[in-house]
Amino acid sequence: MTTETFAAPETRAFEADVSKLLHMMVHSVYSDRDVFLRELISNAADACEKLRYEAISRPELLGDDAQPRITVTLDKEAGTLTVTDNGIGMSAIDMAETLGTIARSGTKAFMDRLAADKNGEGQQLIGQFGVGFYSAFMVAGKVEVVSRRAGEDEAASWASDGSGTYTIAPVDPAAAPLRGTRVTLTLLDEAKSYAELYTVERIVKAQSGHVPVPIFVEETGSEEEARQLADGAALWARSKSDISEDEYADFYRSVAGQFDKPAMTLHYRAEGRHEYSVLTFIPESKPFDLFDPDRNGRIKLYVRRVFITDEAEILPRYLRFVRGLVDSADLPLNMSREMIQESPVLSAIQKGVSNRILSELDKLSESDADRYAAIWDNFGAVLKEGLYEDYERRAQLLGLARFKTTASNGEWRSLKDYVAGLKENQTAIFYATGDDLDRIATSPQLEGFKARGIEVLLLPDQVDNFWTTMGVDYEGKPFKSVTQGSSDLSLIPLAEESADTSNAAEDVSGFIAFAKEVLADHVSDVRISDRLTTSAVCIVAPDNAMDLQLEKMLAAAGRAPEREKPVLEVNARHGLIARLDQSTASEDERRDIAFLLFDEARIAEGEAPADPRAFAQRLERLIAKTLG
Ligand SMILES: Nc1ncnc2c1ncn2[C@@H]1O[C@H](COP(=O)(O)OP(=O)(O)OP(=O)(O)O)[C@@H](O)[C@H]1O
Repeated sequence: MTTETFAAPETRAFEADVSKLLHMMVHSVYSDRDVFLRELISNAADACEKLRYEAISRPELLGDDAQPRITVTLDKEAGTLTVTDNGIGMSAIDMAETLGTIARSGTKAFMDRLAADKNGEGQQLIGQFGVGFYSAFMVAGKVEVVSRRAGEDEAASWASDGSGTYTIAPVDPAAAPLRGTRVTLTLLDEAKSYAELYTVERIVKAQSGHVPVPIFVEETGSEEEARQLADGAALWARSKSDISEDEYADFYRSVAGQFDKPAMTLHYRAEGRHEYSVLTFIPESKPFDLFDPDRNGRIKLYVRRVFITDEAEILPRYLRFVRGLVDSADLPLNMSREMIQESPVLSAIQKGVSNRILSELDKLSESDADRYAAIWDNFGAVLKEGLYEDYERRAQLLGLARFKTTASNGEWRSLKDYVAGLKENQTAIFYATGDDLDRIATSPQLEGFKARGIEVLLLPDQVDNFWTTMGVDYEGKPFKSVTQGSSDLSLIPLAEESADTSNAAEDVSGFIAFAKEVLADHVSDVRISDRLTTSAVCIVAPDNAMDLQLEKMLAAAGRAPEREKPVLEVNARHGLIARLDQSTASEDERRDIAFLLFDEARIAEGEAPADPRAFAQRLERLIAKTLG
């Protein structure tokens, strides 16, 4: 970096990531390039809101121009579209820091998705990653930004044709806005329609009608006065009955930066000890960075219509997919953001809004199961994080939870449904975890449960490995993994008695004793299983040990100490095992068979054989013997 004063024009190269992004923007063909205008207007509105906030402690910043305002100016002859705001503005250094870099993490992921974009979801992604400003290059060959920061005399410009470099220069203050920013796009030939009044009117009304700053449009050279397209009134302050579904949807899009519709809208005013308005939305589709560790909630906090921050963490992390805002009537405006975070008023708001969202979800699950199921499809895995993070609301969250089960035919089932179908003598809620629903559904450990008609929850999300181990119960019934400990199924009769099991244990006791001896280094026990009906063997975790899936996950993350030796369970009714005891196989052959059965159980569990080379040799010996 040569200087930081920008006393003379200075040309710099974009950061590599910006260049890549710009290249993609310019060369991708978007069906809907209109989004650029929404992005520029949203930046202008943010700048006005930032000023409003700073002016609380420094009212002189407003001068005699206190009304925030965004103006879109069209010049058909020059082929330009200009967005001007009287917000906070940028200094030359601000410009160098923000317009030439990409600040947000996750941008790389964004670009990979954009590069691979086959379904036109690119438009939905823009705006989720702070790439908003650069979308101007989808319609402009040149972008010029002239700005003056509130309270400063100097003004500066930033200009680029989007092809690798940008130039920052001082500008004559007389040629700059008195305060705020003017962004001028020189439209590409094929984008000249964006200088047409009716096009811009249509787009602004559709996309930005509920931005909290008034928006005007004017034509250069026209006699007519600037026309107001949006009044900047706070939608959330209006009465619910006056707001149409479309208005809510437009507002949602502008507050959430998404292109879908809300799947659930919650708008209410809390009165009593604390007064605040809430307008929140649950999106219809799942943002792709939902599981990004940096991703936080994005509920905006206003105090009497003044935007304060979107980092107040109003909702717990497991509600981070909810978008919208809270406007408090009680918080003092002149409190710093840090102090707001500590304020008991904010804690009351946090509690109130979180409880209300969960109770609304509960109501929706009763009144419209399909719509609720769609929300659970998208966000269930996130909501389940609350089962271990939020002890106080655990019971409520368990009520909201939905599961695929061995009895649900791919549909969602609630725990209430599950408990209603408990078998006689069934004392636990059984579950199986894993990373793939289909594989869990076919795991051998489920066979005995299926044969007894016992429903098992199939849990494919990572988070399931955690909440299930926290001593959670539902209506007094503990959760129990089908791959852990003894299964205690013998008290529950088989749905269809398929084999005589009266003296099965005796039939295989010889093999069990033998396998215990030869597999002593690998297993903690070998025993007869009541989990299995068709498979010969399976492995399970010993009683009181960590569940197999959780252990596997922690081991993969390098966080587990030594893994516990599993228990090998054998199916006494499986013809093969019974025959083993009577066979004339040699000691060495029986040894091979014991190891092969153990490895078979591991493979069914999605693991590699204990010793892959030895496994291959044993298998070859067996094949050679069979072939003679
Ligand atoms: N009209 C403006 N007035 C003041 N600052 C602006 C203006 N337009 C852009 N900026 C600055 O440039 C930054 C980058 O803008 P950009 O649209 O790329 O991302 P963003 O607004 O931070 O993120 P997002 O698009 O997700 O809201 C903004 O954060 C802001 O600091």
